[in-house]
Amino acid sequence: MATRTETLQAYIRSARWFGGKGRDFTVTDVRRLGTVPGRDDPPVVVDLVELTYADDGSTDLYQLPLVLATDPDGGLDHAFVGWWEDADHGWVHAYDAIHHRPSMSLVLDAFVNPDDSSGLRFVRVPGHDLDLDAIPAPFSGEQSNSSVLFGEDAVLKFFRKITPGENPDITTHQVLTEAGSTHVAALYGWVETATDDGVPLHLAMLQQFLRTASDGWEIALASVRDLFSEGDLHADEVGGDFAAEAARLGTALAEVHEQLREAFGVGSAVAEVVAQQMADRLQQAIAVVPQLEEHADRLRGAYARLGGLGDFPVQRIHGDLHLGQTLRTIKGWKIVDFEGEPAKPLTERLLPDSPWRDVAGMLRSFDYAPHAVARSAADDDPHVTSQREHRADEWAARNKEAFLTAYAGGLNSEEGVLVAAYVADKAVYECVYEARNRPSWLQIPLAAVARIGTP
Ligand SMILES: Nc1ncnc2c1ncn2[C@@H]1O[C@H](COP(=O)(O)OP(=O)(O)O)[C@@H](O)[C@H]1O
Ligand SMILES: O=P(O)(O)O[C@H]1O[C@H](CO)[C@@H](O[C@H]2O[C@H](CO)[C@@H](O)[C@H](O)[C@H]2O)[C@H](O)[C@H]1O
Repeated sequence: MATRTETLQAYIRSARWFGGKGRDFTVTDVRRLGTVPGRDDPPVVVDLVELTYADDGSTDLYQLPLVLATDPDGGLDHAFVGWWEDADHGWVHAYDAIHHRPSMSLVLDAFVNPDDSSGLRFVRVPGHDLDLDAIPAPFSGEQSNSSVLFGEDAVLKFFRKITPGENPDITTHQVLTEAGSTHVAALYGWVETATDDGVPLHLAMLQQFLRTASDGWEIALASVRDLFSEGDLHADEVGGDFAAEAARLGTALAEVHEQLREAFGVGSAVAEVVAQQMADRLQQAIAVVPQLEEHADRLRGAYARLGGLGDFPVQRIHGDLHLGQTLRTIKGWKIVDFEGEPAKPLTERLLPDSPWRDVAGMLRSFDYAPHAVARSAADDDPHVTSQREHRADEWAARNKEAFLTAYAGGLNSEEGVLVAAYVADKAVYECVYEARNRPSWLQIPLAAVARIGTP
């Protein structure tokens, strides 16, 4: 029979939220963080699993909310984690609690009836009456974390990979909620505990469910499809033109950045240091995507121009902004997921950064959307393909322009240099991301890299 360690290894390796895909690891520690208060049978526990990677000996921590049942539950087969002897509860059938409605209702209830002796601290932000009767349902999207919807009232996101210290998704939402931002889902609360040294471990975030939301990426794709179906028309002539939405997104981002500046303050970065970091990142990226080598000089040129700027302002930002992090509701655009780039260590994600990084993320997304549709709609007729590529560029240019104008008006020369460097840095990041996660999409950021610095 497999041990608990072997069972957990196999489970985590196949979980879609596991970020270390393809890397060999062993489970080197399992620690009980606490038990959700309010019910003992079956208990809902939160375990923290430490993984140690074989390649470099580094470790990661992953959170497992588990319901420990005495008997097997056939209705939960899809969420079965394993069968083992638990130190506190004896022989148990462990299931991922995210998929167990009564367990998720218990978690919601704990926000209203907290009990800190459970080892878990349920913190509630005043101003919203939670609907405790709402039916919980796991969110079905492809995610790096695990979210549960409570009817149309709230969303609870369990962070899977846990890094000791403040989670910017929670703290940024907290500040924007307190500032009355209309561009984020309001924060309703969070779950936390602490390490033995008193460092916080942020485990989950409860926030407003955005009822009427449509994903910005999907809306953009629909607009591009509309354009492609009208071969003779330009982007501004078809019904699905996205430019007015792109402009609203620019305005929304400017307002969010302004509120973040007011709440977290503004610092300053030394351009030379940032330029060197980008150059280092390029060097590491070339090791993963050797095709970047032929564009390296032009990329370095963009970083060198940035390096010549002296100091520039930095602040709390989103950090990984793209169309898939935006939601269109009847009350305007909302921005979600302020966790920053998933691959970066938390300490780096918390550092103030240039708002132009977020702008660059959106500009890259306006390039991705039409080229993603173009590649999925490749045609045998080379004229059709080249016509679509032309239209794709036109769509990207039109929406970038609308977004940028609404965000900043015209760009001065320093801003132009900043945007160009951050766009280059993001495209390099994307090449690595695609090579690791969606190799068939690698051509999209590579083509963008090939255009950088060319007249
Ligand atoms: N408050 C919300 N209301 C409705 N849908 C949301 C909300 N927050 C996120 N979503 C949807 O869930 C998806 C995943 O959320 P996200 O915060 O990006 O999770 P992850 O950190 O797992 O990537 C988003 O792309 C969005 O479509
Ligand atoms: O949403 P995440 O925080 O997990 O971000 C990662 O995955 C994104 C893909 O889902 C990736 O975004 C890239 O692809 C998008 C289209 O799927 C495109 O709109 C973005 O512009 C492009 O960067 C993101 O980079 C990565 O961090």
